[in-house]
Amino acid sequence: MSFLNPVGPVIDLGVNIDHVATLRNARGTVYPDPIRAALLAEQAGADCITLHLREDRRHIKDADVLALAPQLATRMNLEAAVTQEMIDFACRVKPADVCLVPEKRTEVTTEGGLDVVRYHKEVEAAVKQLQAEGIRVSLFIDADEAQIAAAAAVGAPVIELHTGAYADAEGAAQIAELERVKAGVRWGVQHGLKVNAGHGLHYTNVQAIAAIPDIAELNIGHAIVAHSIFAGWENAVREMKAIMVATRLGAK
Ligand SMILES: CC(=O)[C@@H](O)[C@H](O)COP(=O)(O)O
Ligand SMILES: NCC(=O)COP(=O)(O)O
Repeated sequence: MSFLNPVGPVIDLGVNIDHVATLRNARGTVYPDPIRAALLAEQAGADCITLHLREDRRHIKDADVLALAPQLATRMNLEAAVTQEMIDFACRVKPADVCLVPEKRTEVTTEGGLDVVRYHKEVEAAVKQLQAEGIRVSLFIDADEAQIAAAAAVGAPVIELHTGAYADAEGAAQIAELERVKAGVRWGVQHGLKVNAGHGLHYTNVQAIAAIPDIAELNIGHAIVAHSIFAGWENAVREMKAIMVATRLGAK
């Protein structure tokens, strides 16, 4: 729940502004401005602003993060890879939240969750360094019992379940992926974690995820940016938030 949205907490929406920057960078212009998009998104109901500083800087740039940090009325959720460069940068910016994500340089988009089981030591060190600066750490992971247990073991208080497989699937396969997400939420809650979710969610697949009562926040970007071309930016944010809240209240 944010200062601008005192009616919560029902379910929070983190608006991801990465692809506003993608469009800007496509022509090397200064527009559309991701900072303006973030501030307008807050006015339209976003509970936080999510942005992913990729190692290849394909969309968000360091200057975007630095410019946005002091202007937000809600909070920043900075997504970053587990590299020393990214962790040091995040510690300088001190966003409210840092979400640690896996990154492959050649991927079109984030393909899977962070492997916390395999990279236990590295993730634990990153969590410690960020937490020493007062930053809340979230781990972007698959809805897998071992990964969720590892997230709790490294001391992260928050997980974000990767909903990409759910979003990409259809029919029976999608129902199976939804069940996987639901199980992940249960395991997260059992470990005392705040459970968020995101990736690939859009206006007609978000409902089943928003209806899961223990999910605290959904991070959504690409679909909102895409819909804003037809609906306008603030309307696109408002519509998504309204769907999420109506679904959650209806599911209660
Ligand atoms: C981690 C995540 O799901 C988002 O940050 C997403 O990765 C952003 O879009 P791209 O994957 O296209 O950079
Ligand atoms: N962490 C997921 C996110 O921020 C948004 O992903 P998408 O909606 O752009 O796929």
